[in-house]
Parts: sequence; C-alpha cells; structure tokens
Amino acid sequence: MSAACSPKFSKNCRPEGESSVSHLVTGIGQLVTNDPSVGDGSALGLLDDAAVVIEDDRIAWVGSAASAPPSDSAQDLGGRAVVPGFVDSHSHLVFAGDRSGEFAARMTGEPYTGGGIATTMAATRAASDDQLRQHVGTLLAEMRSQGTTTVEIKSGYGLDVEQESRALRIAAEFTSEVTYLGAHVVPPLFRDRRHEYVELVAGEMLEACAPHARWADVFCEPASAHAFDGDETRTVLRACAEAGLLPRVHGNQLAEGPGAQIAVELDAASVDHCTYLTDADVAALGAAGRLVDSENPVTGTVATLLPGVEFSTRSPYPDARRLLDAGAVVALATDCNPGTCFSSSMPLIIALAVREMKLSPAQALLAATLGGALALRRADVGRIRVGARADLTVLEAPSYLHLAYRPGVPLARAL
Ligand SMILES: N=CN[C@@H](CCC(=O)O)C(=O)O
Ligand SMILES: [Zn+2]
Repeated sequence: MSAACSPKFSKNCRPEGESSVSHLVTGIGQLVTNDPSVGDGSALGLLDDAAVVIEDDRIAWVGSAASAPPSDSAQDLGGRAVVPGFVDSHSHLVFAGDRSGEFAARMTGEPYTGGGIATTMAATRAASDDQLRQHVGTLLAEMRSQGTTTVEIKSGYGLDVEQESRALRIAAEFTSEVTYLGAHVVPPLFRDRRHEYVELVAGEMLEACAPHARWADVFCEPASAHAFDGDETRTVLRACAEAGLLPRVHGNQLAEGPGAQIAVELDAASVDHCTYLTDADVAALGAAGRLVDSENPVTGTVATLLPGVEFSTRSPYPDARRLLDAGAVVALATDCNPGTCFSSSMPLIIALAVREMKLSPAQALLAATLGGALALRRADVGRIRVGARADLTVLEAPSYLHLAYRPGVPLARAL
C-alpha cells in the first residue's frame, strides 16, 4: 500500500492505473458551500436545489441540479441538506480507561483541575497497541457517523518517550493531523523536578515523536499545578518548531493566563479553550485572526472554542461573540477526551454554541467546518467547491438550521 493510500481517516483511494469515474450527487434541497461567491452570497454560500459532481476524492463540479453535467453514476438525496464535512480540529482519542466517576463528581460540585489526566495515563500505558488502535477506530467511526470527515488527534496520555511516540504512531495510522502533546501535564514521577520533564519533552521525547507528528501542543495553564506556565510553554514550543512541528496551544481554560498571547506571539495555528480571556487577549486574537487567509492559511491564530468541555465540567462558556466582534477567526471542536468532554459529536457542539454561546446557527456551522479547517491550516477541507476534498455531510433535514434546532437527534452523516 503506498503512503498516499494508507487507511487514513476520510481517505478514498483508487488503485493506480484506473481511470477516474464521476459521481453525481443530486436532489440536494439546500447546499452549504462556505463559498460566498456562489448561491445567496452569504458566508455560507447557500444554494437551493443543488448538485455536486465528485471525481475520485475531489469535487469536480458544483451548481444547480437542473444544469448538472452527465456522470458515470448518480444518487438523489431527495431534498436533504448537504453541508461540508465537519472538521474536528481538537481531539485526544488515543487513550484507555474510564473516568465517568470523575464526571459524576463534577456534576455534584467538584472542580476540574487536570489531575485526572494521570489516571488516564496509567490506563493508557497498560493498554496494548491493538487495544488503543481499536478504540481510536471506534471513536472515529462514531465521529464519521455524525458527519465529521477530518479529525486532529493528540497524544498526551503516554507522558514518557516510548509511550508518547507509540500514541503518535497509532494516531498517524488514522489521520495526517497528528499532534505531539508530551506537555499535557507533568507526570507524577516528575512532580518535584518539573524542569527535568520540560527538558525531556523538548529533548529526547521530541526527537522520538517528531517523525510521527505535524503539530506540537502544550497545556499552558499556570493556574493548574499539573500543567505548564508561560516560560515552559515557550521552551517546549520553540524546540518543537526547530524540529519542524507547527505550534498550537491549550490555553485559558481554567483561568486567565498567558496561553492566548503566547499562541499569537509564536504564530500558532490555534489556541484552544479560550474560556477566560482578558480584553488584551481578545484584541490580540482579533489582530491574529485578520492575518488568517482562508485561501492560503499559513499564518494567523484561530480561537478554537470547545463548548463540550464547559458542558461536561459545568463551567462558564467562553464569550464567542466578543471574539468575533474583535475580528478573531473562531473554530468549534469536540475536544473528545475521557476527562473534560467524552463526546464525539460535532452536531452537539454546534447546538451548544448556538444555545449557550449565542452564535447564530450560520456562525456555528461555519466555525465547525471552515473554522476547523483554518485551525489546521487546510484549504482543501471545510468548503464545498471545485478542487476541494469531496467531504460531504448529509442531513436528514431540509436545512442546516436543524443542526441546532433538533439537538440530540442523529441528523448528520458523512456521505
Ligand atoms: N486541558 C487539557 N486537556 C484536555 C483534558 C484532558 C483530560 O482531563 O483527560 C482538555 O483539552 O480539556
Ligand atoms: Zn484538549
């Protein structure tokens, strides 16, 4: 099997030498393209009574069903809505064990501190490669059945050289968006010598992990004794950048702190959580958002919001409108993980963003698709237009509004 045809999430390969076949998807009652140059001219680029032609794994044509070109095969969606496949730009799928008890304690008033990560670390270290692989596959199948077509996966529950590189190797079997998170928390063994752990993460562990990853991430949260402060975050991310990994940051989840500003300073693709931001943080993210070029997303920092975490930790939601008003680019993701949000559902995240963070249904859908793509610096996903990946999500509904209007109902599936 060639590298291009490895069984990555959402890959769709044709044996070499076979000629391409075209497939017409028609009867689309409402098509969300995220291309403002088509349809109603809104940011969602809405087209009624639409059709799409797919060749191999790419979109070859988009337009009205009445003017669709002839194709080798066809399917009629009977008036259902189609949206770009959801881009889940933040997940921690390589883990074992169960922390439902911790969730139950939070629901009766215990705060989240990050301390439970060590529990998952122990269970993950004890699991075999095949057990981890099978679990990732199950969670990805759950995601796909709910309309997600691109997924980022982090390490972060191994926390030693061998275990972190194993987690990344396994993640890379499923996606090209793999993130090295050796700096998730300081593991118990290093509690009294955290500087040695930072050295390890920025040295020997990085060397073993860099070949398997595209991204590097740090849980920058000085308010938590388990996570990393600003200086430690800079040390790790600078070393990772030298090793060729692109930075991203977990920041401002539990309290105000330096995470968002460091993300902007280091031109990280994204700072994720953003629950507690100062006015200066919001201004910095607004300025960084204006650098994001959606045609060529190689600079600028996206603010990625994870409302499933606030839901599952009973915490205040981030102020999404304040970020948008400042000019920030906002993404939505699940943060699927055993501690703070064990949900794989982007439709749930969209519904929470609308109901709890006051995004309009259009803003929430844009953030869950194009926003996620920009948080991964990808121009080939998050939109339905010629040349993009043919990642279509079909809704059992006449319009995208139903994603938030019918929470908890399984409407979305990847085509
Ligand atoms: N905040 C850090 N990491 C995860 C939680 C991981 C865990 O508690 O297991 C998050 O993004 O919320
Ligand atoms: Zn996370």
